[in-house]
Formats: sequence, structure tokens, C-alpha cells
Amino acid sequence: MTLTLYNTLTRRQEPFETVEPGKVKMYYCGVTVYDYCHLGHARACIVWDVVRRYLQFIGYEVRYIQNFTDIDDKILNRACVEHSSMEAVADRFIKAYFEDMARLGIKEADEYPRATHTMNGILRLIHDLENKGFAYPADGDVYYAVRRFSEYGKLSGRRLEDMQAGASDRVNVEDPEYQKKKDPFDFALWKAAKPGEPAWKSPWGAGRPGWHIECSAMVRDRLGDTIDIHAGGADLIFPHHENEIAQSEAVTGKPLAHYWLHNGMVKVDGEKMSKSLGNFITIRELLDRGVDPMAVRLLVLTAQYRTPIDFTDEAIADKTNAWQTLKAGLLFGYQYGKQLGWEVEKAENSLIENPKSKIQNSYIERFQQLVNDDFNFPGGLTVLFELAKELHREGNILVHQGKTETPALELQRQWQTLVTLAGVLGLEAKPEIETSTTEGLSDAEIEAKIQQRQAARQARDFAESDRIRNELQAQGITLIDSREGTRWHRN
Ligand SMILES: Nc1ncnc2c1ncn2[C@@H]1O[C@H](COP(=O)(O)OP(=O)(O)OP(=O)(O)O)[C@@H](O)[C@H]1O
Ligand SMILES: [Zn+2]
Repeated sequence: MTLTLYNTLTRRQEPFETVEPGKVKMYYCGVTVYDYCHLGHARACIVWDVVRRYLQFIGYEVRYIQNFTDIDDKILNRACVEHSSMEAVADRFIKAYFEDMARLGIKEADEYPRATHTMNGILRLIHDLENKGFAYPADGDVYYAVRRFSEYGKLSGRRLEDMQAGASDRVNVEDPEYQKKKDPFDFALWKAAKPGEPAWKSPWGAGRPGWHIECSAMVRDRLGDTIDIHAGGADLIFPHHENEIAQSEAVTGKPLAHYWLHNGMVKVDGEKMSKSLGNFITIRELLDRGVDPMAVRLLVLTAQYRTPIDFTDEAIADKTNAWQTLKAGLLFGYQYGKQLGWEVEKAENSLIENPKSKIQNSYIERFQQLVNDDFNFPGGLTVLFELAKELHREGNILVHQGKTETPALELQRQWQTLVTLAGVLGLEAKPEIETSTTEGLSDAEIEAKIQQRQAARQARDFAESDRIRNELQAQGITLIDSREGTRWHRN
């Protein structure tokens, strides 16, 4: 079974082959930290989190780096409005980033480089570009000479000539940057310090780096000249990633990344959800409303990762329902394991030690076959839902008939498979939280209530009998009356 990926660079789906066998070097262009993260960022972070988890699941050792852009005009503007510093604004929103992502169950990257901590690498790259004739200083700024890089446009498929035709009437000749550039398409690698702005020393005078060079330097610093996967949102293909390629490859003469992968946008009424457009909902707002983080994950994973998603309240409601189904399957073992004679804790531990030993089966194979096709997570999810529905059905049979159709050991394997595959997608149901509402009543207490209700019924006190039923229902316990007596189950 081979993993094949759609590569933005070649516009084809290709077999995945790494530079070093068994190892993946992966870089994701993370957030510019000037505000809380919105659902668009959540999508990007969830997609790359799951890509990393999946690569690990199929046996790769993954080194995953995600940056924070902590030098930017937008951060400076916010600092100015708040009478604060760029560093303070960045620190605040980096802290918020970690809080939000933890709530969504995003695993931390191996490292989170920041532009401000990569200044030497940035200066070295600009220096090398200048030495090789790809950069020129202009009045304290330094620009990249786009026309010197013959492959410019290879990622986005844009040709300078076409862009020129389209852009000629949009160029602002009054713009001071325009005056300094030799060509309107050249872009800033270094910007001369402006009064009151943070600045770093450089051979071209005090200033700060441009956005694109930050990433080129961080990739090189942490991962080397050529990496396996460079990821980011589709909005970054041009100019950001095109410029990263121009900068890095002009210096090293080697490909920056073999696979360029891009997640589709979260949209609102057809437009990109974006901080700058103001049409966003933050992750914390959404979760504070009571939306389950796993419903957000499902919203992201039920769409192919490259296609756009429309964010609507209905979509969230729909995924919340879907999560209930999956959750029921994931909690099966905790709910019925003891009754079925499993040793749940032992089984879980052995899963952690050796996830594949216990669960080699056709479900895993099918899951892998589906996901190997360009990270088809929606396909993979169908396997999870199949397992969850089956377990849910067996749970109902157990409650009503006192035994299951499928042998207990087979059910245990199915449950373990479901938990493992869900873990690959970062989907987790926490038994201590999910069952906490019923934890107040032990099995014996529930039985006692049922006895009381039985007595009330015999005394034809149906109001009292209903009261007890409703009281139990409110605590997540359903009663089922039959000729043999009353059975119960936790919902
Ligand atoms: N609406 C969105 N849907 C999917 N991914 C997004 C969306 N908005 C941003 N991203 C991705 O999130 C990452 C961080 O984005 P960044 O902080 O640069 O946001 P941004 O695009 O500048 O913000 P905005 O456009 O909201 O002002 C990038 O990889 C970007 O492609
Ligand atoms: Zn980047």
C-alpha cells in the first residue's frame, strides 16, 4: 500500500518518497500572532496535526516544525493601538494559541521557531542572496530581484508577464517601496527601521525582516536545505510560498521541499474566513458556546483537506450529531467492558505499548487504503462510523437481552481498533467526563430506585413511578420495562 499525495508543485498526485528512508521532515507555516485564532486556523492546524499523526501511524519518524510569525505590520499596529510592544502582543497570542489548540487536541509540534529568535539565520540568507546577485540594497531596504530567479512562478503557475499585464493599473507609483524597487514584482527581504518600531542591526542598517524570508530561514535553521513536506493554507501559495522557494533555492541550488501541500480554506458566505476581513469566529468563542472540540475536528475531517469548507451553524450541528454516534462507540469499552469480562485497563496498556499487535485486521487495512489516497480522511472516517454503529448496536442488544451477538473477545478487538483509528485522527472520548453525570449513582443505587418505582407501581401510584423514571432519565439512565422486569442502561 503506497501513500500518494497531490503535490501543488507538480499539480499531480504522486507516490510519497522521503529524502531519508523512514523519516519525514515537515514544516507548516503557522499563525501571525496578533489576534485569537479563528476556525480557519483551526482547520489548518487540525489537518496538519492529523497528517503528522497518520505518517507516524504508518511508521514514519516525523520531525514537525511550525513557526510563529512574530514580526509583522499587523502585530505592530495592534501594539500601537494597545500602547504595548510587539513582543508583548506576540507573547499574549502565542499563549492563547496554545490554550486553544490544547482544547482541540492538537499535538504540539517538535519546535515552534519564532522570527525574532531566528535573526542570525535571516541575516545569513539575505547576505547569501546578495552575494549571489539575487538581492540588492536600496536606501536601507533590501529587495529580492524576482527576474533573476528563472523558475519564479513554478509553484503557483503564475508567469510574471501575465501578472504584469494584470497589475499595471494597480501599481501605486506613490508607494515609497515602489520607488526603491528595480521591478514592481521585487519584494522586501529587509525593511529599514522606522521611528518607534523595533529594529535589529544588519549590514544594511537597522531594520526588520520581511515575512517571506522568515520562513526560508526557519526551515533552513531547523530542518536543513531540503525537506519532505512544506505545508500551509492554499492562500499562501502565492506570493508567500513562491517567494520562499525563490529565496531558498536561489541560495542552496536544491529543492526547498519535495511535496508542497495546501489545505483548503474555511469560508463564510463564499469568502475566506479571515482576521483582516473580520468575518471570523474564534476557536474559543465557538468552544465556549458549548460546541464539542471533537465536532470541530469532524467538521474539518469530513471534507477532503484540499477542498473549501463552508462554516455554518447547521454544519456544526450536523457534526455534533455525528460525534454522538462516534462517541457512543468509543465509550463502549468503558461502559460494557467489565460486563463482558474484558480487562479494559490491561487491554488499553497493551495498545499503547504495541498498537498494531492487537488490532491487525481488515478495518485497519481498509482505513489505510482509503487514507493513503491523498489523505482521504473522510474515507477513513467511514470505517470508524461503521465500527461505532456496530458497537452501539451490540450495546443495545446487551442492555435488552443480557448478552451480545458477537463474541466478547471479537467485540474487544473491534473496540480497540476503533479507539486506535480514532486516535490517528485525534478523536478521543474521555470516559471520566462523559460518564460523570451518572457517576453520582452507583449501580446499586439505580437498582434501589428501580425497586422504589416498582413498589409505587404496585401501589398504583403512577405519578411517583413516573417521577422516579424522569429523575433517572435526567441523570442519563434509561429504564426499559418488559415482562421479565425492568432493565436499565446509561445513555
Ligand atoms: N480561512 C482559513 N481557512 C483555512 N486556513 C486558513 C484560513 N485562514 C488562515 N489559514 C491558514 O492558517 C495559517 C496561519 O495564517 P495567518 O496567521 O497567516 O493568517 P492570515 O491568513 O494572515 O489571517 P487573516 O487572513 O485571517 O488575517 C496559514 O497556513 C493560513 O493559510
Ligand atoms: Zn511561511
